[in-house]
Amino acid sequence: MKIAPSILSADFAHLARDIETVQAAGADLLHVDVMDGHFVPNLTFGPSMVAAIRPVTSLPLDVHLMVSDPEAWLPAFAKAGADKLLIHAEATQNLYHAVQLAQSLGVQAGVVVNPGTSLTVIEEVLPIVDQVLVMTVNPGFGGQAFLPAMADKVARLAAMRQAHDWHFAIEVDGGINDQTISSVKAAGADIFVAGSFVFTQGEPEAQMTKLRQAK
Ligand SMILES: O=C(CO)[C@@H](O)[C@H](O)COP(=O)(O)O
Ligand SMILES: [Co+2]
Repeated sequence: MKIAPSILSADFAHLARDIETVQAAGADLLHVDVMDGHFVPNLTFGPSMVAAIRPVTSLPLDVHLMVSDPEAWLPAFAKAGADKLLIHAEATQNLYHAVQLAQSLGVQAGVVVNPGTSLTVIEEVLPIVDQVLVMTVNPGFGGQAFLPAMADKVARLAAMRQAHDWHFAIEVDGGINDQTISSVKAAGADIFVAGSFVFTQGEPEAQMTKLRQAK
């Protein structure tokens, strides 16, 4: 299993310190929540934030694009140093093209589905994507409650992956803690994003250990 702390819940006044803390504590990736105030009702980081973080850490940057018109932003985030660009299926008219564009920029491409979006919407891109992010909350804010019904969605996606011998990673994001992680882990998720649980509910190292040890 891989743990991707979300810097949305870090202390923005001490961001480099918090990133170094989770890297030293064994984080596998760093999750960066980009919100444009249009696709979701919140505003966070742009490419310049990714560029600022890049020299601070050797962790892969897992950039979650909660933006309208993601194709327009892919080149800037790739240039800024993103390792993975995660594109919402709901945000583009041509998901296949957006995935191809991201990969042509030399980064890994992932697709994201909101809780209300069916897996059938992403079926045609599954053979070419590097990652699928199943949202386990409605996107826009940290600290929301996990939606238990999403575990079944992860299980169905993992079954499709196995049936077709596809190789994308399955990531879950939203409301992940040492209790809620169990159902999505059992369902086949590989990467677990956690924001508030890692940064605001205890020492990050101890919190990440709890996630790893959860049954
Ligand atoms: O994409 C999002 C929210 O839209 C997430 O990445 C959150 O940042 C996760 O925060 P927690 O639910 O773990 O507090
Ligand atoms: Co996210």
